[in-house]
Amino acid sequence: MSALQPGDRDALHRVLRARRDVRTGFVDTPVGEERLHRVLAAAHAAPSVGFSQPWDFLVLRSPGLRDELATLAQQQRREFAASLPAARARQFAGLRVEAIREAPLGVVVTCDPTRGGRHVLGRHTQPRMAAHSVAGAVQNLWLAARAEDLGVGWVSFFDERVLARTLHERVGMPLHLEVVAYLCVGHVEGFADEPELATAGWARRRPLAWAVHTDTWGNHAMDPLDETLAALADLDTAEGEAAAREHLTRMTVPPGGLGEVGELGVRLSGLAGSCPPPLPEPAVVAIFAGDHGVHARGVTPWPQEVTAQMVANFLAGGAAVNAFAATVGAEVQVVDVGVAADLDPAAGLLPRKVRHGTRDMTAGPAMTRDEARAAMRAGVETARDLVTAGSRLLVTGDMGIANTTASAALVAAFTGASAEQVTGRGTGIDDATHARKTDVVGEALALHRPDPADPLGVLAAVGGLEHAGVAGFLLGAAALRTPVLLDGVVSGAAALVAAALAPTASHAWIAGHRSVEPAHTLALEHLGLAPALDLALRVGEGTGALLAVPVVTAAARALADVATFDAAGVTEKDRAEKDLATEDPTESRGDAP
Ligand SMILES: O=C(O)c1ccc[n+]([C@@H]2O[C@H](COP(=O)([O-])O)[C@@H](O)[C@H]2O)c1
Ligand SMILES: Cc1cc2nc[nH]c2cc1C
Repeated sequence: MSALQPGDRDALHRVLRARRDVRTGFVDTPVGEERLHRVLAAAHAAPSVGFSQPWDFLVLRSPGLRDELATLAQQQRREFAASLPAARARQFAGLRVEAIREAPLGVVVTCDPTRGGRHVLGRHTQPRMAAHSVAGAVQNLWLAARAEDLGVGWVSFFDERVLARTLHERVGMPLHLEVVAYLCVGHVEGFADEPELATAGWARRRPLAWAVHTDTWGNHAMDPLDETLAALADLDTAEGEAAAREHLTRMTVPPGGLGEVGELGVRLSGLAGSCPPPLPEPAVVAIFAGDHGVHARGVTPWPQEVTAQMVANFLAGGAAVNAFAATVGAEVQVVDVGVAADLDPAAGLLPRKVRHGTRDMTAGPAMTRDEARAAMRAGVETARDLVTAGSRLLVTGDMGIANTTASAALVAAFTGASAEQVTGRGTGIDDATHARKTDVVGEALALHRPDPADPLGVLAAVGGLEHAGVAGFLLGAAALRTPVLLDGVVSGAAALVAAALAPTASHAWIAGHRSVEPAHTLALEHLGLAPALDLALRVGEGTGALLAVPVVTAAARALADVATFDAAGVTEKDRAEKDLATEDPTESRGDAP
């Protein structure tokens, strides 16, 4: 009866792959009644909680009402645009989000939470199942529409209550209904091969393997950290670098005139594998936050609670990092990998806590190897999430009272420098505290004798959860060939760990600035990275790296925009010299006999 035919499976998968969310290219051709009926019948055949079929379909043809709804959507669009960081807002300005006027039909799909009475099987435990069932009906509609060559665009730029009230007033939609979807439906010029948002660079598709966990959470076909390290084994940058070096010689600047900015352009091109490289925007700063057991040793005058309090400040938009991010149009994200306090959920906070702060490194390892790996994985996954969400420049940040102590110990372990050489004044400490902090670093090094050939061991022994998070972030970004700007000493120390695990990853790293912490200078020297700025900052959070965002953007833009000598008709120095050498001296001399 309902047996499938040969070829059905392939046909179904073709339809699934060819389905698009369409917002452009609707045409006037009317949608035939029979065609529309088949599409709505497919929606009506969807599974539903307790077989309650909580949906209704309101088909809107009236251009007047659609015009009114389009105005509501435009208002929401303006509000969303105003909430975006500048670089994102520029990108958003070019995107279509609805085609309410252009599509000949609007189909409003509603959910009646009272459908089926009090005893709907399955809904008594999960009231949201009613709306979820309606979403299933929308998907059926979408696929059936694709099979009928009809485009569908699901518009969510509505305040649900305003939309429901407007539909109540205009067409009598009962007030107890929820609007699950407003769909623009109609014939279209064509269907794109890829989602419009992917083509526009707004977001990228995540590989399926990242989303599949087997038996235990996080058990993917390949561990994200191992997969990242494997991908980095053959990160080749030679081709893009060579193309950029060649292009630099043809640009209308004196040879070598762009100095370190030219070198940055070479790095970006190497990473991209082509010249010019893509513009590195939008940018996002990820502030990895964690606490430190070594705080108990009196290495800083600040109480440990300040870590959580500053995280709240970042999320409220009141910290230096927020001011600097706004200056360069970057987004701010906070990643809790190890704050001692439990943090409430908040927009912009990624809850990835591995443990509530590290242990005191002078009493034993700060973390287990598994904990260090878990925090690194959180960093890899943060990089993956931000890159697939459309960021093209990642920026490191950190927050953790006492983390300059752990940073100093890490830098000593990888560079061989002494406790005296690496220990700085952190947030600003007096001589007595500095002397104690130096002793503490020396004690930890003596206790663990960290072996730089065992980077994970070093990290677990004397590092912090935010160092591990940043290290994973640096590796994850590099594996996705996405540039990362490094902030201060915490990022420098984390980069030493990451470079020891995967030396090629440093192709993706740009030192944003040099902080006043002595260990930071040592780390940058060891990594062979020249800082873009040197402003005597010692805030952390990502502040120094953010200030370098325009330098990185300019490096990429120069390769794309600066005219070549040929194109601009500017005579090259070598050409001028050559011309001079070959010129007949008698010709140019007006006083020739
Ligand atoms: O970025 C730097 O180089 C830097 C230098 C000094 C201090 N910090 C910040 O200050 C905090 C750690 O300082 P301390 O003295 O408690 O170790 C931590 O939240 C860091 O982000 C950061
Ligand atoms: C106030 C304050 C702000 C910070 N930002 C990063 N680390 C910090 C440490 C303190 C103490």
